[in-house]
Amino acid sequence: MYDVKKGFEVAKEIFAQYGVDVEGAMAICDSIPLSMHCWQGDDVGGFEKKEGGLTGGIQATGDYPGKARTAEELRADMEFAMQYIPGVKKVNLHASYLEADTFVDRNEIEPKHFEKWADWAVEKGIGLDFNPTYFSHPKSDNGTLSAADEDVRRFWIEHGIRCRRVGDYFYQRTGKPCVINHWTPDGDKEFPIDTLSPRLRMKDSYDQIFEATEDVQGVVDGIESKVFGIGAESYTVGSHEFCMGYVMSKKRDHIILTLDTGHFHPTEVVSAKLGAIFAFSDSLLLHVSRPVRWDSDHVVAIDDETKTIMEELVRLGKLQDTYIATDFFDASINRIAAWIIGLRNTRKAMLAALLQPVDLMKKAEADGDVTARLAMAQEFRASAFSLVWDYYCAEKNAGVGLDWLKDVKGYEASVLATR
Ligand SMILES: C[C@H](O)[C@H](O)[C@@H](O)C(=O)CO
Ligand SMILES: [Mn+2]
Repeated sequence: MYDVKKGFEVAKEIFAQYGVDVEGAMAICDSIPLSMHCWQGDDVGGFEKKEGGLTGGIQATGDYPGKARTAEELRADMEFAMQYIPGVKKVNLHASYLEADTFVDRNEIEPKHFEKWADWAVEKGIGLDFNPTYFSHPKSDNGTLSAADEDVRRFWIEHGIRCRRVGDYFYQRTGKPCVINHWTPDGDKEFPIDTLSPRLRMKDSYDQIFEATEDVQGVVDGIESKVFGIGAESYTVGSHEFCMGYVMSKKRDHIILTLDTGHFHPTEVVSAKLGAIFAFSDSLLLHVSRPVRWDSDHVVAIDDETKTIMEELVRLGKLQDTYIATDFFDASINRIAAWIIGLRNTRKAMLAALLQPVDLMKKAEADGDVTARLAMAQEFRASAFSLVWDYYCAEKNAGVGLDWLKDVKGYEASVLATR
């Protein structure tokens, strides 16, 4: 192990030349909650007592051994991973991760089915986020909130209503706001003749969900768009235009847009959308993922787009107004390592962005010095941020560099291999 403190002192000197407050950047970075998605731990399986695989046009590929089979195992795995993820964390649950002795259908879920999750979160001092599960169900094959069949649509509206009540329960139990992400897979393999009616039905469904739960407190609702899903390539009811239109037309503080980095055309980037969204909205839910040619939900990388998103949020002064959640599911590698790599990368990109002299860059721009603007932006793409990152991880006891890897291998041999 190298002298982490010495490296940190050198980095501080480097950043001081540009007036960057390194300690301040670390403190901000540490305070921003990252919502850790539970579904990486079991390939989006969930714990409902029912048969049937993953549907909705998403896929977890790979069959790496050791996935969590019960909620207890999942909590243990998440706890293990969390040790190596510095900073404030929340846990993001799907409705399908309920705990009950018998099968509970989606239109019957209640807070009591999530009591053990809430007990655990309270014990750990973390907040809980939530997601209605509008997929992997026989009634989701021909649409959910946009279904033409009124009984089916009613079923899913009831699910949405019940999920907001679970969100209220999480808020009451943890004292921290619950961010609910509403994503529906509704779409068509071919081009429909009538592209409007399903959208009007979905709009009405969301209205009904929110109207029936006006009394709910401490819940923020993200509406997540998508460009396409597998098997629904030609038409998506909840497209970007639909979701953005819905959110903007509602003008309700708790209804915000969710931008998932995997949900756009391959040449479109979320980082380029942020400034425009914040011109009309005070807040946003971000799903950080890594699309490889499609919404493949690879583990978040410390790549250009992740870094650019964080830079943009810092430069806009909107980091604190953005709810940041991870969303990927890779079944081809150790699932705990997937969490650690993905969430560490998300946090690391955030720290790198916070360690930039934004005021100097803004001044160069305001002065019309576009040469200095480019020079500075490029210089800080590859700064000494990793020395600060190592120190931050050491301070938080989260493992420096690859320290965590041998521990994960140990957990794999002693725990995962027995499953
Ligand atoms: C499992 C999640 O609900 C899902 O990943 C959703 O957020 C999404 O992004 C679907 O593509
Ligand atoms: Mn998502």
